[in-house]
Amino acid sequence: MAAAAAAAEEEAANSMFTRPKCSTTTSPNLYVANCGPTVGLSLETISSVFSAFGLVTGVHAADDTGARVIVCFSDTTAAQAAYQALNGNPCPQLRGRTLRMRFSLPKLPAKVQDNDSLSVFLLASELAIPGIYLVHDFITPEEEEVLLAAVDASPWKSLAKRRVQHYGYEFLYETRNVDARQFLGNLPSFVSFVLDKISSFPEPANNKCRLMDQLTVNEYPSGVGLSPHIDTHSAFDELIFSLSIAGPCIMEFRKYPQGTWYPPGGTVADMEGVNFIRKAIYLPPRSMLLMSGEGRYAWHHYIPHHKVDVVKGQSIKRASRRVSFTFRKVRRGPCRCEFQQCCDSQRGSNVERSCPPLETSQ
Ligand SMILES: O=C(O)CCC(=O)C(=O)O
Ligand SMILES: [Fe+2]
Repeated sequence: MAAAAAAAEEEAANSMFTRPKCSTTTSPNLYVANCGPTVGLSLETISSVFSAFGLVTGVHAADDTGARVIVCFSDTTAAQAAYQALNGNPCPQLRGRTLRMRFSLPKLPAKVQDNDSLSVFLLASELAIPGIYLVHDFITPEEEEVLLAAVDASPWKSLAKRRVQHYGYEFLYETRNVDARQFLGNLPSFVSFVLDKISSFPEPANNKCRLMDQLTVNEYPSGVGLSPHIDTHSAFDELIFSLSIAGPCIMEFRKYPQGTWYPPGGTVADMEGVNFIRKAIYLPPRSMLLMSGEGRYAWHHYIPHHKVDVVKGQSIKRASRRVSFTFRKVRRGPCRCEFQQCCDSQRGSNVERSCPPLETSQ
């Protein structure tokens, strides 16, 4: 399994830049966190503020959160000056935000991934990951239309590459968690019939709590995916339901060997050479995926950034958009799962340690 090639592909899909191996390396490019369109700072504004230090040749989204950018200067001296002046200090010209910065290097061209080596299954029983279930035709085409009309009548929040809506509790991309004290209100009535169906979902054991109180709606344009991640254990209870509508995609699951852990502040590039098990499943519109147990706690899930997915030898074009409804239950108290290697509650809550790489964030 070509772990390095896969890692290169997902990084390339999100950013053309990567963290230097050595923390003292400087470069003309700065990775700037806490800065970007989702925190009210346009790329033009950022460019003009950084221009005070030298010629800015480009400002790019660093990932799909919209809150981290790469500022490229024509030379290293200008980048160093900007770093000295702005790193860690509130910046009045940028709405007083405190920027977190480091130098960033252009990535080598990504290797072409051998997609053929990855079988995409149609059924969860073929995927055979404990705790992963898929129900086809969970809702009817008419119900799908109702859900689409409802979310299209509600305000979207734009991230760098996709749009989102949050209900119940806002999902905070910076910390990959929620503020459990900030209840936004009950889930909207247009999802009541989905919640009813969830309560009679065939698997897993019926005694697990299914009272979902957080909903994230994601809208992915064709070709846009989602970086590999495990939903933060301390943020959400075990069961995660994700309903696909409007268009299909494939979802890949990855399991790293026992003992693998993201190094503090590490990136996917740091993980190159670490082999992982890789399996994928096709998610057709109107299907409901349940992630529970090992599949929820110990496997990363990932939507490749493809315009076409190859499923059982057949090319399936992504639709102009896929919309997903992810239902979760906010966790009260620490996670006590048996997958400690992946559990931020049990390994410490340092975001840099417990999360996938900053530049390929969820
Ligand atoms: O779009 C999906 O089906 C998955 C979304 C997801 O993994 C998440 O919001 O954490
Ligand atoms: Fe997720």
